[in-house]
Amino acid sequence: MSKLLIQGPSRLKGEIRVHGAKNSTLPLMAASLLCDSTCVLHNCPVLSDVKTSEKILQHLGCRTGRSGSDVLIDPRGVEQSDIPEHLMREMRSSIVFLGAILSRMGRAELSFPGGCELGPRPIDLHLSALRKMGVTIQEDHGCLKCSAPEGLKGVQIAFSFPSVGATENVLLAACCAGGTTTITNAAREPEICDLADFLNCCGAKISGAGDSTIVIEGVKSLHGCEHEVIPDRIAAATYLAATAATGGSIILNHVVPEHLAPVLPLFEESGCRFAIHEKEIYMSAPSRLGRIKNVRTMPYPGFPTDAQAPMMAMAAVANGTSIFVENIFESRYKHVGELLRLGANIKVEGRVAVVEGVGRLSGAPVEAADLRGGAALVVAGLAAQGETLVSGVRHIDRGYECLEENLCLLGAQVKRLPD
Ligand SMILES: CC(=O)N[C@H]1[C@@H](OP(=O)(O)OP(=O)(O)OC[C@H]2O[C@@H](n3ccc(=O)[nH]c3=O)[C@H](O)[C@@H]2O)O[C@H](CO)[C@@H](O)[C@@H]1O
Ligand SMILES: C=C(OP(=O)(O)O)C(=O)O
Repeated sequence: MSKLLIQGPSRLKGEIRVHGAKNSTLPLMAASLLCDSTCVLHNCPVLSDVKTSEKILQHLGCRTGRSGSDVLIDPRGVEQSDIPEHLMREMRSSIVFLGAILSRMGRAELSFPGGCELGPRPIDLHLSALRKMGVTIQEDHGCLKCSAPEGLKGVQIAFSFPSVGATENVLLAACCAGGTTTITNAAREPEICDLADFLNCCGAKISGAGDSTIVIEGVKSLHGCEHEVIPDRIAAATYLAATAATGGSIILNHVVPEHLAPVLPLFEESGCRFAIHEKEIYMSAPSRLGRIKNVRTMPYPGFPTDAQAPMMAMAAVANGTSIFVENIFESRYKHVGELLRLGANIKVEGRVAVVEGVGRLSGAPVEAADLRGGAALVVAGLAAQGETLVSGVRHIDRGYECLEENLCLLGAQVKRLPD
């Protein structure tokens, strides 16, 4: 297992291009299964999860190819309807293939998905919505045998929580279903809009994506298209947090500033200054950050849970007390114990973390237990005095393309140590 060796502290300074969004690319790859001709996705990041999605598509019978950041998917040869368990376990997004496979094949066989361990991550909302659409699902020791012998039918779906993955699964299942599907309390994340934009470009009839009510009129078939994946707002927020924690300045290229609207005010609150021009954000941080009073994770357009851990690493070196409340996942504070090893002062009680900023962190060996928690350890290591050795890097590699190269471009001293 490779490790990241960080020699801190650094003051990050420079310019980077933000890669395409992992959480858009994966459902878009699943969506290509619905098409009867080739799809080209531009701006796909090189990440282990994207590789896993390619393996799933190939297993199902697609031809896939990559050239730079373009991924080409030819779904014409699809003849399988199952996903092997080891691929299901690799990532959470493997579950959004369910809606797409059912739509294409009328049946699907897979198991419960993996992904970051953030407390219980049930898929009850996905399954009950699909059952309502006419799918018979047999659950047996974590295996799911699904079939829709009469085809999928458009229905009214009211989610009790705006689940991102369940909204994506219903979008995928509903595009070519018989009749109209209406989702209320749908997730509103930018990645949902990206998926709907792609599907509409392929001939689907989806309206309302980005609002709580989405209406999908079933169509007979979809054709392939070319589509550019939106920039990764969580990677962008992570680079901003690393820059702020080190008192640096950064230009982020190729971002959608609007997607970062829930996080930018917190950087401003801590004393960072911004200049925003079209797809570019310039931020400069003070040499000592001020505290962020409250960070409450919420569904979009609230503060994203995926940015909570990197932001906490930044708050750990701010002047004053910051309070975090994690409302989306039950157990998303696994980074806290590791931040304590670096000298942070953080107390957790249930869903609340109280972060007393300290003047300086100091380097230590730490272990990433999940993707964003791992990114938080990198942020903290950049601000810490001395050597920080981060293990569990495979979690981080699920979500950040060329992380150490980008950080080195910004002036950090980060090295990947091979196995
Ligand atoms: C690959 C991907 O896009 N992952 C993102 C997606 O995950 P994911 O799609 O898994 O997140 P959801 O929005 O579905 O989950 C949010 C909450 O709803 C609960 N829930 C969800 C589904 C369900 O059937 N039953 C249920 O109870 C979950 O346990 C969790 O507490 O959105 C999360 C919330 O923004 C992000 O942190 C993840 O990075
Ligand atoms: C939690 C995440 O990913 P996943 O849902 O794939 O575990 C994430 O991207 O932060």
